Amino acid sequence: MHSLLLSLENISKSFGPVKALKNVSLQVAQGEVHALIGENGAGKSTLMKVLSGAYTPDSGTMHLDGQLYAPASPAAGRQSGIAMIYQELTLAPHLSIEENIMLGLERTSFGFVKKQQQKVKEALDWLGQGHLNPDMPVNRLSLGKQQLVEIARALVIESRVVILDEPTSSLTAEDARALFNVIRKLKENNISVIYISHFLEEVMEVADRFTVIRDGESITSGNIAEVTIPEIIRHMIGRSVEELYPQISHSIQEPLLEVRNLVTAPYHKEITFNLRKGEILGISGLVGAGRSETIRSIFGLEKVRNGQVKIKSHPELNAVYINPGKALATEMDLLSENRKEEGLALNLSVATNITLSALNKYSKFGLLNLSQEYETATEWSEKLRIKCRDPKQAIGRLSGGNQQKACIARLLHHDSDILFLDEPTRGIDVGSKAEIYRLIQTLAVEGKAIVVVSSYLPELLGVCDTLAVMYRGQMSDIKPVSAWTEHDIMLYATSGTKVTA
Ligand SMILES: Nc1ncnc2c1ncn2[C@@H]1O[C@H](COP(=O)(O)OP(=O)(O)OP(=O)(O)O)[C@@H](O)[C@H]1O
Repeated sequence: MHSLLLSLENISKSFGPVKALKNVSLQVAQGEVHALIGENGAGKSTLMKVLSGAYTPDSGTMHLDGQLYAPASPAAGRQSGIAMIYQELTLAPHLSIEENIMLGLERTSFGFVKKQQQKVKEALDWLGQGHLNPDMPVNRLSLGKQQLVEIARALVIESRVVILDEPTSSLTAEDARALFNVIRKLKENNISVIYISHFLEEVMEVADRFTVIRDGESITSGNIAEVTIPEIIRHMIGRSVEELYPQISHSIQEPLLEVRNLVTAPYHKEITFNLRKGEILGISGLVGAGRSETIRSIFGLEKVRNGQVKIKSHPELNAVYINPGKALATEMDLLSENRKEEGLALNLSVATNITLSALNKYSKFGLLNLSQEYETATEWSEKLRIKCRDPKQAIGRLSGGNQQKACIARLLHHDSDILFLDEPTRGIDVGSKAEIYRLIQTLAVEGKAIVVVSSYLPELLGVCDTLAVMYRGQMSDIKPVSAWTEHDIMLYATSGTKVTA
């Protein structure tokens, strides 16, 4: 290990009765990429909030370069050289690249402004983004580029530690590659990176060392080169995951949903396919290929230019356009990829969030049976291992991955026949992923029809029966998963070209 730069010793932090961190220690060397690994709710974000100055620990100490480090605020943390880059980026969308990079730094004189422009330019050049116009508003940039703007901001203030919290979960493969190159450059310049990710393959590629935390305690640390993914999983969840992609045999039967010549808003391509009872259909493709738009249009959430959607159980609804209320009533359900804005009522309890779309199950004469609602929520929390103190707790207090699990619980509880799952395992740890894959298989056994949209190809190949790939609004033929190779999928996803046998 290079020389020690940062040391967190015996950090504890509680939120009321929840002990989020119990004597956690973490050592980070100068210029290393240190992966912080743990299940949903293990305490990773809380630890990083302590490090960045957003939370004050209840006990424990931190040292930065041998000096006691006790930031009173995130601004103090940044000033000491700790830059936190959250998964949900914190840029001001309408401000320019330059304004965002310099945000919080005082402009005092004209000379300073000149110097500032110079610094912004240097940082962008360094990140290989010299071609970007600093006056462009950041909301015109892709998510990957916006992340680089956040890193540029960290460079300008000469950060020594950059914390990346699940940086690739919404990035295209290309943007993720660019990010890895930047991480390598940061290392070469002796800047340390703390890297949080549930994608263990990525961790193996990018990190030098790792620390695993479980239930708020540090479990082990070591060199990445000396550990395997199954070993990391065992440390994370205290047991091995026997099968990441459990297979439960199920039969595919008659179509439940027929989509004919569907044309969605930004594209002029017609999509036609059947979704059958007991089928798990995966939709692959790059970000922006129209995957989410397609399933959202079928569900009635996006504008449809043309086409027909027929639901077998409701032949009267032979409609071009259905609204989501009708979609719910007609036995379709959608898990949005955007859980904060579309999936959850953050101030309401976990129990209410889970039962929200099926409240009629708990009401009689207009009154809700709360104890029954609570019981059901407890069952689902256990089934999906949702880590919460109590189902009455506000869902906004749960860790990101646990919020996502609650969204899935709601969908399963609503018990529709046709399910659209958009990025169902984003932000979810490996152990829970395996549970969700098992549940998807069980749904197919029960005769549901399921569409899974995902950017994580191994999960589509591991879970689905059939697969289609999208390219610029156009959908490939649907083929059994076994008939696709990764090469064919990428070829179609990047060029819309079919492989000829
Ligand atoms: N502000 C808060 N109030 C109450 N409890 C909280 C708060 N923030 C975090 N917690 C709890 O602390 C524990 C650790 O949460 P944390 O967000 O640190 O987990 P995580 O490891 O980052 O999880 P994920 O991988 O899902 O992002 C969880 O039980 C969570 O519910």
